[in-house]
Amino acid sequence: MKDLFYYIRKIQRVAGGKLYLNMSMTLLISLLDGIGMYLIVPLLGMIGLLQMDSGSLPFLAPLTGLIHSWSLQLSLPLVLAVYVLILGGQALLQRSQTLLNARIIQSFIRTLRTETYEGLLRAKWEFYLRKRRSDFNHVMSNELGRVNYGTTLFLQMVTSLIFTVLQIALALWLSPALTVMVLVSGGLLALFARRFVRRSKRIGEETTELSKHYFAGISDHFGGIKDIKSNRLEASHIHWFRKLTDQMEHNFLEFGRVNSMSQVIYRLSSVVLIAAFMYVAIAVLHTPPEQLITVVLIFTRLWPRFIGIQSNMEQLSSNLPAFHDMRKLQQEYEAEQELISPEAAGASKLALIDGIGCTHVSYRYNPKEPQYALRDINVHIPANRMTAIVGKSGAGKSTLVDLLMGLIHPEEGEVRADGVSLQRERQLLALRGSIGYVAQDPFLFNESIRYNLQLVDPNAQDDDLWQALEFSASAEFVRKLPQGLDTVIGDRGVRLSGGERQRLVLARAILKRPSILVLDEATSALDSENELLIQQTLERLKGSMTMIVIAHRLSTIRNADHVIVMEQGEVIQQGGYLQLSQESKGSFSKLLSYQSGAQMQV
Ligand SMILES: Nc1ncnc2c1ncn2[C@@H]1O[C@H](COP(=O)(O)OP(=O)(O)OP(=O)(O)O)[C@@H](O)[C@H]1O
Repeated sequence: MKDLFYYIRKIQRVAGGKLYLNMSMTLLISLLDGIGMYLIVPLLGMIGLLQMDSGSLPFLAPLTGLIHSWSLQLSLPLVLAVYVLILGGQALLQRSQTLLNARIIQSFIRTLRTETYEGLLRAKWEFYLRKRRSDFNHVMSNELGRVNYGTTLFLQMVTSLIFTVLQIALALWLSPALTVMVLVSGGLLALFARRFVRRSKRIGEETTELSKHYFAGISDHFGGIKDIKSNRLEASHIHWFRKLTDQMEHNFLEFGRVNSMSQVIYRLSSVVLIAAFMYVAIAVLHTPPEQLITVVLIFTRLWPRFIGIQSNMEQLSSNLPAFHDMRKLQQEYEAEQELISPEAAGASKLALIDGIGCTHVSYRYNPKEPQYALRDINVHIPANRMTAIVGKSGAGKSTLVDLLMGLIHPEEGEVRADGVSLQRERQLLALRGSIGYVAQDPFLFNESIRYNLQLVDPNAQDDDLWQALEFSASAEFVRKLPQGLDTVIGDRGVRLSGGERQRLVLARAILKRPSILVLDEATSALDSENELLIQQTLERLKGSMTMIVIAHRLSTIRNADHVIVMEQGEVIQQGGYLQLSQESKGSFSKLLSYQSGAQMQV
């Protein structure tokens, strides 16, 4: 419940006075509804359906007296006009209230959406290492909708409760004995119906789990669709999907069963109650008919509200787990925000002068487990030189680069850029702003090539774009595309080959004019001819920026000034390319000979 109140306070902050205006409007609408209904009694009296002496009805006594003194030709249209005025006004008010309500809800959901998105984007990289990406999709779409719905339900319930209290007060005034009788029955029924509320909450928890699986599953399956198709795994995935959707259907129907059961109990008891109520009113209390009709009218309006409140409570309970899930995610990313101080936010780019250094750096992905991804690393990446990091798969190359970029922070030791620790937020931001990064699986948006390049420099002109494309050996293939720079490249760039994607991302990195260029396996998808072109590009860039290159293919780093060789999380060799290749017993020369041997066999 405390998660629910957190979001109620939030909607209060977002909507301000509008929220109370909205609730007052709802109350007024309900009140007008009540008055309209109350007017039916003198109407019935007028047409002779009731032999009325309205003296027993509050407010109506003087009114009916007045009406009786007029002729029917005058009083009937008058009362009907008042009736139309009240209910017509109510309808107009209802429309304004619906619009205001939609505005409040929409601004609430927009605030929630933006806050969550921004909070997620500003969370540290380490947060992403621990979380499933599909959980973000799930919270941002499914759970956000449930939170929105739940909040609206809660507000409806509050208004409904206020109105119910008002009607109860009116009914108490008209007939205390009958009202108490109905209230006691309603109270007993609500006590009995608590089990339905609890059951709804349990079903809601299941709904959350199932929809989480659903989101995770579909994002995994469509992400790995090529694997599924090539290995003919469709049948097993379809089986998994059918089973899950079957459980989801069952879960949904289960909620329907609980909800409809409580509704039917309320409805049946209302019938029994009305019968008992009529009996007591007529046979025991001898209630006057006009009073009886008003009270019956009020209760036939009131009882559905009891049913509505009960149903709202069940629906709200089934949505409570979404509130919990959303709040939990928010608390997690709030605790792991980075780059927050305004002073750091204004940090300018870093023109690296000396270089980036690690001293006695150790790192574990999970500090609770004994395995270190990096252990006691001491390296220096000299500024404006090309440094290559090599080693077998799993040696710790990417982890080291993530540390050098300040994406993760060492458990022990320190990383410094130009002698200033990356623990200092301003330095970290400045460094991050100066990096051009090209990953092994480069990320491209399903937009035009121009859009993808201009992401790093929105003011870049066509000439700048072509220059960057030339530099990355991509100009030729872009020129051949049907719309050149305006060609839309497909989801994550799937309409391009792996090598073309890598070269485009390299062009984007160069366009940023970074002082540090990081290539993490960025040439893995290139053929020898294109690899040579990239090699030449890197050669041209040498001296103008600091380059850190991870490469399995050692031919890519032939021109490196400095080579770091890693094995099982440790640096086992470092020095110049030539120097290391000549140390015949060293690991680097072994790596070289493996690769040249493999190439000769090919
Ligand atoms: N997100 C992660 N969570 C837990 N362990 C991880 C994670 N990423 C990497 N590791 C572990 O850290 C170690 C170093 O991994 P890293 O990716 O840095 O190696 P690498 O040399 O870059 O490998 P490759 O050449 O295959 O990319 C490996 O044992 C790996 O299993």
